[in-house]
Amino acid sequence: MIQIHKVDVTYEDGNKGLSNIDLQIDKGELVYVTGSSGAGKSTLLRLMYADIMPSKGVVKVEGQNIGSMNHNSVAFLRRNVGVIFQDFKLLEEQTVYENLVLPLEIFYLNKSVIESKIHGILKALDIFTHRDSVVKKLSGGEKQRVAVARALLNDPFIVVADEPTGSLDAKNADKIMDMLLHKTAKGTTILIATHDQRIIKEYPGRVLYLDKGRITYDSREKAGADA
Ligand SMILES: Nc1ncnc2c1ncn2[C@@H]1O[C@H](COP(=O)(O)OP(=O)(O)OP(=O)(O)O)[C@@H](O)[C@H]1O
Repeated sequence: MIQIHKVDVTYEDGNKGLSNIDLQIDKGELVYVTGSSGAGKSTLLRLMYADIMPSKGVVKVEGQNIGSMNHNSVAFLRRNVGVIFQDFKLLEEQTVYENLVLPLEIFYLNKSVIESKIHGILKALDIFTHRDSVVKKLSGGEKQRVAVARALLNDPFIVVADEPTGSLDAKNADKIMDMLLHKTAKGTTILIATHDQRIIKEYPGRVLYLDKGRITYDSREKAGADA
């Protein structure tokens, strides 16, 4: 569960990233974060893996207050939150396999477990034929699928994704959404910052609309009000 109480994020230069956010996200929820450019979507996502800290208020992830975490707790949190970055953040000079194996090796998993996890996810995302390709030679859509594979490999309890379908055609976007939905069914919480109205329509979830750092619409509250 994610609990955000009266949170402001103010960047060092005085820019306001988020203002007075109150939000609770339950285990297994699929949440879309929408809003225009600069509305605060990425800022909200970055809070989830303690990449930035609230300037005011409290953010709790699985009961842990990110503002008072020590180094070990932050490291533990980051191992359990899968992040799909807008610009992928892959190691461009390394192969797909190398990009995927590196984060798994730190868990000291047995080699056959690692191989089977990588094999499974590359097949599911239809990029197995690129297993030994150097990342810089892949298309934008292929890189995006590698980024998704890397984020999901460790079975994280939260996945945050910044525009995960941005470079993909509908068929590949669907492949990723099917995989993410499969994860929510197993209790993984998923937050997706997106402008992609098609996936919001086809894969219903909770929708948050941000404007100038504030939540101006939450479909869950609306559903409550309608009831
Ligand atoms: N590192 C930073 N330093 C200063 N200001 C920042 C920083 N990152 C974001 N901001 C500011 O915080 C506000 C929210 O930015 P954020 O990147 O969260 O928006 P966004 O909704 O994700 O935008 P986009 O759709 O363009 O990615 C903007 O006014 C932005 O200029």
